[in-house]
Amino acid sequence: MFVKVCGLTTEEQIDWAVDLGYSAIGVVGTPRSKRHCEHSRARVLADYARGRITTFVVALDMAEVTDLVEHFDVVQLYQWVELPNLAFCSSSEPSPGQEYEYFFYDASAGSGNYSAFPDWVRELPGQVVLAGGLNAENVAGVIADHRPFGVDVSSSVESAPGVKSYESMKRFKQAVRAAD
Ligand SMILES: O=C(O)c1ccccc1NCC(=O)[C@H](O)[C@H](O)COP(=O)(O)O
Repeated sequence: MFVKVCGLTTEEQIDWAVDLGYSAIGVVGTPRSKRHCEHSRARVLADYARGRITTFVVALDMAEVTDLVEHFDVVQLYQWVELPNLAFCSSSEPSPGQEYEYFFYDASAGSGNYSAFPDWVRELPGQVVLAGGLNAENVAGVIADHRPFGVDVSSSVESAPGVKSYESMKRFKQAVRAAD
């Protein structure tokens, strides 16, 4: 199963994600986030991770990360734009014609708040990833109920915004593996 860990801010955290077998990492480029990464630093992290793990740059809209798009594998936005490598995030059903590489059902945007996932996510085409308040305790139930392509986590695997915990990342990854 695809497993992304989001809001990384250091090379060490990238090494942890690779070692623990995560599929992808996210670097948050929007200045509206408490995990905001300066863009010069985001480019360094993208270079560091390239070829080892899939990289996502995360923002609320495209204008916030135009300068970063070419440095990352996937662009994760809470706005639909026509882009071949778009991860489209929403808590509403996408309209026909809104194409994406990934669809993230995400009502959280890094808040750590969990709310039940709607039934319609099971019917969506393509690579559907569930996000929002997932942790090592609830992720198995979510996977069993919705059988998504993947899951994404941030708040529950950190000790402070942008400060990831190796032990928590490990527990989350193990919980996903056990459920998959
Ligand atoms: O992480 C942020 O601060 C953030 C801010 C604005 C837009 C998106 C953001 N994060 C996106 C993610 O992919 C998170 O991993 C996802 O929302 C789940 O977060 P959490 O509920 O904290 O596990």
